Amino acid sequence: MASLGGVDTKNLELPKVDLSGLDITSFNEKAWAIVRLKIAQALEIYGGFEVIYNEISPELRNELLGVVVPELFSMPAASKLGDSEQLPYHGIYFRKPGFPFFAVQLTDPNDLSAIQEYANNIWPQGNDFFCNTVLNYSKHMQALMQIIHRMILESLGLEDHYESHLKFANYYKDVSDKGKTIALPPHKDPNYISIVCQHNVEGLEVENTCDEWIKTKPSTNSFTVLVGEAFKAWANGKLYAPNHRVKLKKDITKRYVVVFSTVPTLTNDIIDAPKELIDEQHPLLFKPFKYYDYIKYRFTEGEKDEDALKMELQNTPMTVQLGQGARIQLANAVINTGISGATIQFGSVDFPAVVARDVATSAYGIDSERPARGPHSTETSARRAHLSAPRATTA
Ligand SMILES: O=C(O)CCC(=O)C(=O)O
Ligand SMILES: [Fe+2]
Repeated sequence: MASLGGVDTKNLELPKVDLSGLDITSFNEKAWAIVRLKIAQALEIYGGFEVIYNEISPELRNELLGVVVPELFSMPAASKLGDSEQLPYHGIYFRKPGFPFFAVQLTDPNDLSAIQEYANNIWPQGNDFFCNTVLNYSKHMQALMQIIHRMILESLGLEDHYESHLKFANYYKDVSDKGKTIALPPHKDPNYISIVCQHNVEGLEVENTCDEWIKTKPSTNSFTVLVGEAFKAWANGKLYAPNHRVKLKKDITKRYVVVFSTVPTLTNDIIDAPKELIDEQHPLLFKPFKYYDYIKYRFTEGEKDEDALKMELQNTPMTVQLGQGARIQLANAVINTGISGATIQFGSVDFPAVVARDVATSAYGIDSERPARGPHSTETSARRAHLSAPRATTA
């Protein structure tokens, strides 16, 4: 099944999980355990799944994505709002280089007064239909999200960690660039979980662990659930955060999407894996980091990085056995040895190192003793590592 470089796959589908009839109080029921297992299996290979959730009616979906959101984007005031510079992904409105879409974000979609305040910026006379539709949709999404979060935590054996600092966000996207087939380049979401609601126009594709691109085929009662990088880091790598992209047919000129996501609260945003998930076999993979620092990093230099989260790679001890004249390329480091010395290059920074002249296999220990720094710090490119060069030995 494995393939190189990401293969378009016509027949594969994301696993479907039906949550109708379940709510957050059903966790003792047999049906709950069956669904939980399905979700765990789906996450392992796809990092996501298609969820069927009948609580959100096709009518409500149409009111939101067929009426309210297009109207929102048609309002000149909408594009004048917000400041994405302040906190990326948090501006009310943002446009992002390389990502050809407009987005409007509502960070308190479950709070009527916050929605009203937001609406008043766009419609000074108010807009009850907008407010009620957004609130109605968000309340259902929140209920769905809570079930999904709880099930995932249970699968990790961590139901006690049911997050109290989760925050919900909604954002609406307008992909209107004519003729662009890749409407959204491959990326991983930064947050815990995203639930993507497409409407009439499909296009979202998800890359599974075998590098196959799966086209999503949502119906009027289903949504695409995706694990994001924050959840993956928090789960010490036990969850897979999939790459995904949006590809549109040539003649598509309008596509609206709403993404409901869970993110850490602004005041409690440290992503720190729980100790239950760390042991000798599973050492800590990511140093604790501040989510919003990571977000800022992603919006700046980190987006150039294929996998921004790897910048947070923990100090997993690494030993490299080198012979003379060896050149080993690691994910982030290149080690070149010569007869009398070596350079070890991390990003754009070079470290000189001494090479054991007569030892065919000398060991380079790479470890990091300094405290974690924010992923956006300039030191990141030097990978916060102390390189202990081997002592020269005598012949
Ligand atoms: O437009 C979509 O279907 C997906 C949106 C998405 O992946 C994102 O906004 O991060
Ligand atoms: Fe995404």
